[in-house]
Amino acid sequence: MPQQGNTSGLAGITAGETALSTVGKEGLDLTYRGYSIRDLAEGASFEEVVYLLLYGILPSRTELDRYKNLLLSLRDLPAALKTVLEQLPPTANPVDVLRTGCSALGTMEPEGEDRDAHAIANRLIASFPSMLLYWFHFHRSGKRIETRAEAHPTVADQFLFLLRGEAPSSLHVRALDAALVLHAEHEFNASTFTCRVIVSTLSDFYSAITGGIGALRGPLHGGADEGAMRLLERFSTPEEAEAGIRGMLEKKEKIMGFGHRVYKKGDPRAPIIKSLAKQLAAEAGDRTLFPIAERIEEMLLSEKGLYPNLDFYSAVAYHFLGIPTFLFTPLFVISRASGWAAHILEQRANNRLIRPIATYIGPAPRPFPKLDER
Ligand SMILES: CC(=O)SCCNC(=O)CCNC(=O)[C@H](O)C(C)(C)COP(=O)(O)OP(=O)(O)OC[C@H]1O[C@@H](n2cnc3c(N)ncnc32)[C@H](O)[C@@H]1OP(=O)(O)O
Ligand SMILES: O=C([O-])CC(=O)C(=O)O
Repeated sequence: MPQQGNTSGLAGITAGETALSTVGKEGLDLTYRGYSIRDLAEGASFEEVVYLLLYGILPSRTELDRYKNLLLSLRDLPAALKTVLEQLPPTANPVDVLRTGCSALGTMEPEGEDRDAHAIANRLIASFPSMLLYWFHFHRSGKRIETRAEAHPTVADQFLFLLRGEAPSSLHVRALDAALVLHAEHEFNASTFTCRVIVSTLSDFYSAITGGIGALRGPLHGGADEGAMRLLERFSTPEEAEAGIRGMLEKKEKIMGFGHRVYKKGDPRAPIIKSLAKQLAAEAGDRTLFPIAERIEEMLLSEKGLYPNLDFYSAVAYHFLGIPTFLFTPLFVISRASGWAAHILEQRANNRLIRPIATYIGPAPRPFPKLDER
């Protein structure tokens, strides 16, 4: 099919096939393996979604229980990895901590005949929260936390428990669980495409995920949730926000958490995360942050025709879950690791080296001057 329009940044270019999700396909909205994101966010746990992505089917109750137990058994970190985490600076960006943790684990538990891609995917999904919060507490208080948290069987529950050191409410676990579902998979976004490019060279699983983390970190992609929070915190009333955003738009500054490469009429995940954020704000008795966020949303739509993407109200939801802003993007890593893993498996199942070509815009051929002649 001919591809039209401005294709810089590969916009609108079909770069391969996937059976994992539909993003912005007319009449299809966002689905993971055919299931609507609304149904999954409402009715499925993150673990069910990970199973769906990695194994291709929704688990039965018995399969799900077995899978949750498997993930639980993979939460502990090797001693050598704890040492690595302890050696990282307390000032490190926590996304870099996960990137380094992933790469380091790849040297300790490399991919090979006795450790296949599914095993590594499960290991990383189970141990990313452990790595992050082990590093966090060690550098905050010198405490070497136990990461297994047996009494907290899901990733959402374990994450909130390890962060706070006390059992989270069921509303909080459910909200984080749904947020993880919403962040799990999104077709050929920049970080997923990075993973696919890396494994297309027949490189290993850890290298692909490490690269994916690097791509997700940027503020135009997964890092936008932290940018959105820092923006929201600058204002104390909706009126102040309106004036501030107007000024930013006049200066042609980007508003983090708005716009999307594919969804030009709204991100289908945004209303779902917005409704969770609203519930959490109400529970916290908030009368400030949520109204500020809504005013910014109204303004961006009327002034620029821009809609919030997943990151904008994720920031609000995470804030009311008591998650520090610098842990927002690491949470995205924890969830998206499932989508990356599924794409790595899919790429490998029908691999061809990904290697596009460029339009050359450099100088015409010219004589080469020797060093002394320059
Ligand atoms: C989970 C995710 O990764 S979702 C994305 C998270 N990223 C963000 O929220 C960062 C802010 N948003 C953006 O930078 C962009 O909307 C992107 C990177 C997401 C998409 O970029 P593109 O598809 O290249 O959009 P593009 O740059 O063509 O935008 C079209 C116009 O809208 C403007 N625009 C797009 N997003 C924004 C924004 N957030 N704030 C202000 N203006 C914006 C652009 O400046 C451009 O204006 P112009 O035509 O006057 O130059
Ligand atoms: O698809 C994209 O370009 C970015 C995005 O929303 C995601 O990765 O969830």
